[in-house]
Parts: sequence; structure tokens; C-alpha cells
Amino acid sequence: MTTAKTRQRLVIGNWKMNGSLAANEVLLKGIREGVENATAPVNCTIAVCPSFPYLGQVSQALADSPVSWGAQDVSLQESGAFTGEVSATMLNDFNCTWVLVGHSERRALHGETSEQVALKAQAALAHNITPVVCVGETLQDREQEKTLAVIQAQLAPVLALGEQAVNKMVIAYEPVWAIGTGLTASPEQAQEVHAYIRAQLNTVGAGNVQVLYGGSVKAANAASLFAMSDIDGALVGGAALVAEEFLNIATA
Ligand SMILES: O=C[C@H](O)COP(=O)(O)O
Repeated sequence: MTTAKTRQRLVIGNWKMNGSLAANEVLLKGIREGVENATAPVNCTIAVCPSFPYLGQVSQALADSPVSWGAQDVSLQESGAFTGEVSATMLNDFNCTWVLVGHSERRALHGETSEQVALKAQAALAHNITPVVCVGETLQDREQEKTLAVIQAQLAPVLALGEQAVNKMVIAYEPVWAIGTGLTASPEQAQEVHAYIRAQLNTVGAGNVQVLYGGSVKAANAASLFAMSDIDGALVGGAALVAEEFLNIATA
């Protein structure tokens, strides 16, 4: 399982609904300085996704740095009477490189369907923003041995967008039972699903897109996950809120 990978490692911090101007300033300084002053080259693309109100702060703090940024969601609408929504055009105003779509918290708490997630991915692509499409099963799904079927159903509308679109995306596998729980999927459990996702991507000619793992990733378990042949990086929640821990994941 240690086959050399040609895909660039990608580690994205999802700050979720955390942060403040003051706390972000410290965190961003720590990340930026950690990357810029690293003794060895950081062979990893690193990005952070703050809450919408902080995109201006983050874009200023990380301008001209090797660290990129993105948002945690995007509207599938272009503009108009959609109170509370944020469009891809608006994300472009803050030079977002990435946007998370279909995070399990959005699916569970806001009822987002896989079809809507695919439309959000499409909206992001239309504005040259890379969608990070999140998929993952619940504990109940896993116990009922429905993991791969759930992943397939979540991916289907996304794959239906076709080869050209899918090749511009990133997929994040996040088992819901591993998010914020301290329970990480074992490298072998994660690899099994990642290999399945890659096989699904292959069906539309997009087998080489990056597939990230998310769910209680920390510096202590990152290296064993990254050693798996189909795991190309991580989508990090809690551990992304501490600069040193986050950077230790990126360089694990
Ligand atoms: O988007 C990130 C994931 O939900 C993982 O969160 P976590 O690292 O806190 O488990």
C-alpha cells in the first residue's frame, strides 16, 4: 500500500463555525510563518476555509503566501432574492481557490441533497473555484454494510456532470461517525472507500483527481493515512484550529 503517488498532497483546514478576528489573526500568522520559515520544503498544498465573514481577513493575511483559502459552502444560485446565501461570484471577490460542498453537516443540518451538492459544484466550477465534494456514510450505514452504496449514491449526480467537470474537482471522504468524535477510520478502512471512490471516478475518466480523507485527522494519525495509495491528503476540522498541529499534519 505504499505505491508512489503522483498526485500532489492537499491538506485543507475547515474551520467550521469557529474563529474571531483576534483568534484568526494568531492562527493565520502561525500558519503563514510556519510554512514560510519551514526548514524543509513543504511538499503539500495547504488551504484554510474560514466562515464567510472572515474571508476578507484571510485573503489579506495570506496574500502572496503559499497558503490558499476557500469557503465552506456556496449557493447554487447566481444572485437575487436568496437571503443568507453566498454566490460563487462573491467568493471570487475574495479570491477563493476552493469551496467545500456537501459537507455532512450541511447535508444533515440543512437538508442538502446530493443533487443540490452537484449543482453547487457546478456553480463553483463556472467561476473557476475548485469544489471539494464531501461524501461519507453514517455509523448506521456502516453497520448495515451500506457504506459503498451510500457513497455511490452521493457521487452519482456529481459524476453525471461529466469527465471535464469532475477532473477539476477534489473529493473528500468523511465518514460521519469519525467527524469530531476522535474516532478515525483506520487507514485500511479509509483506503477501502478511497479505492472505491477512485474506481467510481474512473468510470467517467477522472481517476486521478485528489481524494482527501476527513474525520478526526491529527498529526499523530496523518502519516499512516497518507501512506495509503488512494489517500491524497486530508480535510481537517478541529486540528486545523491550532497552527502547529495543522502544519504537522501537512508535513506528516
Ligand atoms: O471538514 C472536516 C471534518 O468534518 C473533520 O472534522 P474533525 O477533524 O474535527 O473530525
